Amino acid sequence: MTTYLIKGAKPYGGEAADILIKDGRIAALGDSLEATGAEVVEAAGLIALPGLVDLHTHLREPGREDAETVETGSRAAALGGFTAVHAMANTDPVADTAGVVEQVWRLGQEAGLVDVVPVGAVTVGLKGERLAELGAMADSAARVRVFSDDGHCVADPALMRRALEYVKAFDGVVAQHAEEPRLTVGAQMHEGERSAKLGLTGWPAAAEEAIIARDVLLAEHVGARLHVCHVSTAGSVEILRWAKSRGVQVTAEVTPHHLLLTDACAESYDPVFKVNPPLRTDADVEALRAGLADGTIDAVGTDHAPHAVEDKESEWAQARPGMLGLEQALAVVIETMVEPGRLDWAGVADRMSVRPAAIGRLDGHGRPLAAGEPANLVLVDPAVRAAVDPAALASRSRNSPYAGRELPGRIVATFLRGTPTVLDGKATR
Ligand SMILES: NC(=O)N[C@@H](CC(=O)O)C(=O)O
Ligand SMILES: [Zn+2]
Ligand SMILES: [Zn+2]
Repeated sequence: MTTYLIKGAKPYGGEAADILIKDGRIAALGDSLEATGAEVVEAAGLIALPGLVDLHTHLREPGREDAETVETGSRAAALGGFTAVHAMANTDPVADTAGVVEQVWRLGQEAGLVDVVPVGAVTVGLKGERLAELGAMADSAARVRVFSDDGHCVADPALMRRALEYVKAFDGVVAQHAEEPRLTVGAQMHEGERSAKLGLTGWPAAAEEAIIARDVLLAEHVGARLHVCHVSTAGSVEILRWAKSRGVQVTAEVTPHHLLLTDACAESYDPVFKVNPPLRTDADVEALRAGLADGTIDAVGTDHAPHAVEDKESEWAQARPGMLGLEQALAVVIETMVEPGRLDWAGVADRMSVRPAAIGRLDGHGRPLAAGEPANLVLVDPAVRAAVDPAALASRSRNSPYAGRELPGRIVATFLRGTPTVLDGKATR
């Protein structure tokens, strides 16, 4: 294995230091390190952070390899500074058996760009009728700890309760896509003044908040871990704050797009802005930023949702919901949280690496930048601003909501257990 000497990077944005990477680990971190034979990475001005961890990625394999594969999504992740991603279960076939999660896990290891951690479905076929083989997925080579029917809500409260009880046995967590389906029939965008004006069926905030309120009560009652996917409303943040103050074991994530964009984007009728849950109001965006800053929201989860051109470039009502996120996630967090002074770099490391790794119970990720730790890390240049060019993305899909938008932060290098997956801003494989 090549030894790397990173010169003059700023760990967590602090004092510049050298980082020596050897045999997959951080061998030393300090001033003026030297190592004969090491490959030198000049990193003056760059911020060093632990490798990012995503709790919410759609890789589309098996089933929609035309939109994304484990390999192309892994490359997008590495280029975004990630060293681990949780692959959502809404594939075809659904990841609801040990066989499918082991296949996804193995494909991730073969691609070798990030650790692909499969999420297991909560119910068979995501149908919300009976529990999938949660224990077999947990015991499989994929060691599944996060279970989600994402794309669908586990709407039946009795089934949700049983899932929460079941995953306690192996320290798992149920990640809920909080959407009361009876309140979102035909929904196209956030329900409010703009949906009325545009004549599009609304997706009310209450459809999300009602499920979160119900689920935190269930999690409290059975003493289990609940995670809330893509929180999008101010009311949801309030409910989470209340639940945490009661000691409920609940965690939550916010997507980069919900931190930056609003329902005003729908006025273009460009389906690239159609997503579940929908883009909300300025007041919601503000509450989400505040919730992420004070830790009520634990993590940023990308909800990277690649879609093929024919599923996205159609009329708004026909288009699939979802947008890309992996390659611009850190950029959006810098723009919305770091530059306005709401989160420092240690805070970014906490919300994008430490806490998501802890929620997923991942070994070797979300670890501090310190001697002896696994060398999972990212180097980012916060000074570079560039316009996003969808054609230049590594994802197989092109549905980026940031096309043409200037964003800060260039990912210069990513290391996975001491091996660079990105160097000079380019994927190494
Ligand atoms: N976010 C989305 O709009 N779409 C996701 C599903 C989901 O996250 O609910 C997808 O799989 O495309
Ligand atoms: Zn979802
Ligand atoms: Zn999703």
